[in-house]
Amino acid sequence: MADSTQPGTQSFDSGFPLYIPANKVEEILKISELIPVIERALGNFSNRDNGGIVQPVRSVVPVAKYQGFLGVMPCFSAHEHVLATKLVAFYPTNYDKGLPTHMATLMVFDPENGSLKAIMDGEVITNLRTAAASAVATKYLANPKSQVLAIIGAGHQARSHHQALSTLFNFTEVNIYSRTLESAEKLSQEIGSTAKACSSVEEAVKRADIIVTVTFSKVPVLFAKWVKPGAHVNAVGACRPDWQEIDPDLMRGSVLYVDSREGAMKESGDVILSKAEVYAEVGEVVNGTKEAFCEKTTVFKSLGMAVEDAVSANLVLAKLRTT
Ligand SMILES: NC(=O)C1=CN([C@@H]2O[C@H](COP(=O)(O)OP(=O)(O)OC[C@H]3O[C@@H](n4cnc5c(N)ncnc54)[C@H](O)[C@@H]3O)[C@@H](O)[C@H]2O)C=CC1
Ligand SMILES: O=C([O-])C1=[NH+]CCC1
Repeated sequence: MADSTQPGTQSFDSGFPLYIPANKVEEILKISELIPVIERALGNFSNRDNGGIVQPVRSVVPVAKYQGFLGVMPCFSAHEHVLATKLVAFYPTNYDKGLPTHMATLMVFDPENGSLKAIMDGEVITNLRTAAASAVATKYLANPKSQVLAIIGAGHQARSHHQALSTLFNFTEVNIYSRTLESAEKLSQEIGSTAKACSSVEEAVKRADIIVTVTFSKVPVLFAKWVKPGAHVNAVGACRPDWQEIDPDLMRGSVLYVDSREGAMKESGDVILSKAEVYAEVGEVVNGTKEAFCEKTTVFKSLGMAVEDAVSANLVLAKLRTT
């Protein structure tokens, strides 16, 4: 039974919106439960009019004076009966100031009358649902016998991606490269004996079956010449039309999957600047309407979608109701 004296656990009938802080979201949201929910959401999204999802491409306000951005991400999912919006501020330069680079809040409304039901932390959800989306892509697009994982970047997404992908694969080797050897070593120690901090991207990726790029770089960090044929890449950073994380030759030379075609054409420098052709949305692969070329080199360009946040928030509320 929920304890109404604790923040994040007020009664659903109190008339006030629930407030659910990060520690509560973290306690409730389990990656293994989230992955199938995100898989369903990606499929529904790619069903377009039949999928019951209304989701405009994210609006982003650049705060050029402070090198930051504010993203607004609303979504209604008829199948999940959820109406929500995420507000996410991302300030890449905060990393070097020791401040969080992403600050996010979710508001969940009653779809029947528009009243505000809950306000919850969006940072944990952003970390987990992004990794869950990559896990869905990787499940379909990577060699099922994958054993070697490379992670480029050593922040929040690096950690959540290792957590999510480890639910699907038994990695014998996890190679980490980051801008500082210190941050790669810290993550490597957290992961344990299978992990190794590498001193170059090439060293980290050359044996990798699965590669995750989760940096704030604005220029390519992962080059085609280092990538093993048949590897799968989750390209998760570079969410602005003039930012890149992946070498254009790798973008053009791989089978390219995205979360949303509209989002990729508006926001992804990796897609726009390379002029690589998008083969499919991952949701189309989930729906069985497009092929999963797991024997070829594949790239999943992820930008993040509001529906992923909405269904994650819905899962948090559903689990809160039953505890
Ligand atoms: N596709 C999606 O749905 C989402 C994508 N992201 C993106 O994922 C990336 C990582 O996010 P977090 O792990 O939350 O950030 P974080 O701040 O926790 O970690 C950032 C990492 O990038 C590295 N880095 C920073 N500047 C760099 C540069 N110029 N070159 C190379 N590495 C650099 C840092 O050393 C750190 O390892 C960001 O680009 C972020 O915008 C984040 C949330 C959702
Ligand atoms: O989907 C998301 O929340 C974000 N994508 C890039 C920065 C934040």
